[in-house]
Amino acid sequence: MTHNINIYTHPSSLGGTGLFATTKITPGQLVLSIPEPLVTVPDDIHLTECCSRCMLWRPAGGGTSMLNLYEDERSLNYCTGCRVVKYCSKDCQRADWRALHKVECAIFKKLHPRILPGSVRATIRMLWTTPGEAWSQINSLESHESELRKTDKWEMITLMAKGAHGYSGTILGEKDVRGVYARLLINSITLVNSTFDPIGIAFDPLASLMNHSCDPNSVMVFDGRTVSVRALREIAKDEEITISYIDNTNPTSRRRSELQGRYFFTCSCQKCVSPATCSGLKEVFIDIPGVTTSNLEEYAWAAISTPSEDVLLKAIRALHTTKLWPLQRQPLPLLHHELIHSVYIPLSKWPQALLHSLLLYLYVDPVHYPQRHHPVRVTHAFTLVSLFLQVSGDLDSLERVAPKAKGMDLDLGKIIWGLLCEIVAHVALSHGTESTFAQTVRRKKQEVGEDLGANETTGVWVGKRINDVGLEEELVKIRVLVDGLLEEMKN
Ligand SMILES: C[S@@+](CC[C@H](N)C(=O)[O-])C[C@H]1O[C@@H](n2cnc3c(N)ncnc32)[C@H](O)[C@@H]1O
Repeated sequence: MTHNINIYTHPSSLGGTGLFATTKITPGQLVLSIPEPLVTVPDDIHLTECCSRCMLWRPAGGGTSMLNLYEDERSLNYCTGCRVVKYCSKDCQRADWRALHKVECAIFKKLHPRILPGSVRATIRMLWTTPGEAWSQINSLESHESELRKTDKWEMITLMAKGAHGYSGTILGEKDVRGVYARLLINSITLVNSTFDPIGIAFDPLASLMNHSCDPNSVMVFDGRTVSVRALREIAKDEEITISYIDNTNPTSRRRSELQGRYFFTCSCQKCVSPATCSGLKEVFIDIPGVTTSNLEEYAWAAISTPSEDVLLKAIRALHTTKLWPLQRQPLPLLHHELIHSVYIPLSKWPQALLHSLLLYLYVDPVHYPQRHHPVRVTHAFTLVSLFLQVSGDLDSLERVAPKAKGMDLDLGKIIWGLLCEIVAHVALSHGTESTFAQTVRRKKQEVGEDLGANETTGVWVGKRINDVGLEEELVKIRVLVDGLLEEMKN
């Protein structure tokens, strides 16, 4: 089932078939919405943290929910049959049982405590739930089987497809199932939560037709299992709809190898054809054994997968020490992001999380996501508000981490209210007015408005229009704190 389709399919100059605009589409407008993609499954890590039907995400121990991003009371319960998948409600459990789980449950139970990998679970779902008429559409999608055969992935693909073939009991032959598995690998979409962290795998034959650009005109947003595609900028009638398959904030060489390695093509978008150059780094002393200017980048990328404050800070400091590593060049922003989300927030180190988030908000996001309504930028701004709210009751804690905050007379109420006004102004275009995220944002604004309104000093901001709040002048002050952090990191 699809909604608001402003698109048609047509051969693409980029490769194979693509989706094109039937009419002019304005920035933030919905291009396409698929409430029920053909397949959605939680990935292996998130199998116990997601409802297997609606993909509601409930991280173990709270995770970023400590930021009050997810306010409803629903919790997840195991399917009592297999004790492998979880659901948020009886309705979700019943719907999933009818759709497929009645068959899956016995297999999962037999294998327990082992679980089938997400790609195999997704293939089995595809084999069971795809309506007959959709197969021609799926079979016409790129599978890159001949290229895959030449890679070291082929052995694993053969093994996984064999598993999917055996467990599904399909009437298709093993070779055909391998074709389905290969198409899933090339055409599946990473399902993300509302903070854009990957939590699952989604596949839908229509959404899969979108080709890639590192400078895309659209972006994909998930609300549970609903996939929406929204315009980042104006799209002309008959222009091809493009999204980015990968993190397009990465440097060109990394994007190239990711696209070639996973999707077997070389992107020829403007960003790839005339890449921004990064001048060579001068030899500087890096106080980490074995790390020199020439292997610094590799060292920093490797640090991302180690969620330890010590490792991440060491890598961040090493990049800053060069004094020539642009703040926006990956992996520096990613390291700051990891530090916030994998270390500071889980440890409730709010002032530290706030300072690093401010650094990204002020210096990185406007460059990585130039559109104010870019969903990642809006989501980051909301995380920032949540961190300000955590710190607002204990300004001393901020002063301990950022001594320059002393005597600054910061008006956190003004900043929180200003940011919330800004987010509410953009959320309709970034996520859609009726999205769960937009509802959470509006609820938070109302709650904060009531709190601020009850206080004589802070109450003055409530009711003011966004341009009259004075957010900018307060951000100028707070920029000094971020500059202090940067100075400290460089020395
Ligand atoms: C998800 S599919 C997109 C739909 C595809 N065009 C089709 O007809 O099946 C991904 C594949 O499309 C092709 N593709 C996507 N974006 C491309 C681009 N910018 N340049 C060249 N080929 C692209 C590649 O073959 C890639 O593996």
